[in-house]
Amino acid sequence: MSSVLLRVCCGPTIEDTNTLLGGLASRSTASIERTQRRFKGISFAASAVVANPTSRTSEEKVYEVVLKQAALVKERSRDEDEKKKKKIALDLDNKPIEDAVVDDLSNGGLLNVAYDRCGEVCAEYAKTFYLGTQLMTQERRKAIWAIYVWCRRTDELVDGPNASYITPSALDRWEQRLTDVFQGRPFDMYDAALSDTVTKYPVDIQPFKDMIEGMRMDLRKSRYNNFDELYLYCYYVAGTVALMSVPVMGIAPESKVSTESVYNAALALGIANQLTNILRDVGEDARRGRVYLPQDELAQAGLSDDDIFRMKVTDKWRNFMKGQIKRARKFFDEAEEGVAALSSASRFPVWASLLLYRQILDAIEANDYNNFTKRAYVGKAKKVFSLPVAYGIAHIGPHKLTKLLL
Ligand SMILES: CC(C)=CCC/C(C)=C/CC/C(C)=C/CC/C(C)=C/COP(=O)(O)OP(=O)(O)O
Repeated sequence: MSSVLLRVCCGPTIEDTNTLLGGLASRSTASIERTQRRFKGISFAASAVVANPTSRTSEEKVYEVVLKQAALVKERSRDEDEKKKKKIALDLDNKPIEDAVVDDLSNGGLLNVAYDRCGEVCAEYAKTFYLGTQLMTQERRKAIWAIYVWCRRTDELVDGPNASYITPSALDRWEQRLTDVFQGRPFDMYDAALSDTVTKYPVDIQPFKDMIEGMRMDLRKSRYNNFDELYLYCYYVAGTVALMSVPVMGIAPESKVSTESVYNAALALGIANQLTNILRDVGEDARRGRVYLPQDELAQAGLSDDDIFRMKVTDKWRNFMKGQIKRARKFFDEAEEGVAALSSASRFPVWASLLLYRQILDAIEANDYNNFTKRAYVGKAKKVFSLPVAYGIAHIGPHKLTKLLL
């Protein structure tokens, strides 16, 4: 996973776009309220959790990480305000630069090399993602590269050429190294860039640890009993990326929605992307003996692992897939509510990546739900066409764009 933190090539056909924009326009305050109700429900559930810890769903547990990350952002922005005030006071005092600041400056050259290396990795492994980062400010771009490289390396541990040698204790060592990075003791250049990033932006260590947990899960598990288990996996391997990225992308100062709801929307995009990825790759995963689908829902649809390994598209399969696609789309809908709250430079690449991934679901439908032997992909023309759409939505908003176009 995660070769795309952000992508900028995607795009619907004209008909698709109309449906898409229609969908966007019809989302109203009612749906925002629905989301808010959901948050309230979750916080209520979270307090109930204390009394009975075993009754918590994965969604509730993950939401605690969202709250923690949001609290960290708020705390940091308060600290920043304080620092700004102090800096202004210092400037007015015209005091000499402190030693620590001089040290920072002399290390800057090396740090730049570290960030450049991260950029090279991105350019090499994720060209479109790299292109998307070009739209951000230099500081943010560098930080996103450093996070990307760490995610890529983590993923490579279980998915790369040496994956068969990876043991849980190797993942433990990787986690120890992560702690060192967050404590300012980087092991190599890529770590140094991340270490610098996490001091500059309010990024919590928990999503990083959780991504490693996702890799552990992948080592020991190849079946998911229900959606709750699958949700947790999706959070570990993709929702975490969203929680790591938003502190760097930044929330628009003029945004009126709560920090928690932006993080929740980001989380929804990570989940939606991963669910889509899973639905696209059913055949490929089955060939590796893996089924990332809720077993109870398969059984309810009258299906079993054997049907998947047989790789035949039947009506039962089509019906099952319709339900799975519907659920993934709901997560995309939820994510869309939060994009407008991101800082202006981050909106365009996020919209573009969202449109791209969302359209993979349309492609699965267009393939008559044959995700066993046909790979669903978004064609070049659609990708190119989607850029101005994403740009339009990012800059004038989905509602105004719909009015303009229809
Ligand atoms: C919506 C708001 C408020 C913020 C956006 C926050 C972000 C950036 C969310 C995106 C998180 C993300 C990119 C998760 C990874 C998703 C994923 C399934 C990646 C798949 O990567 P690969 O497996 O390499 O994909 P391909 O196989 O398609 O290349």
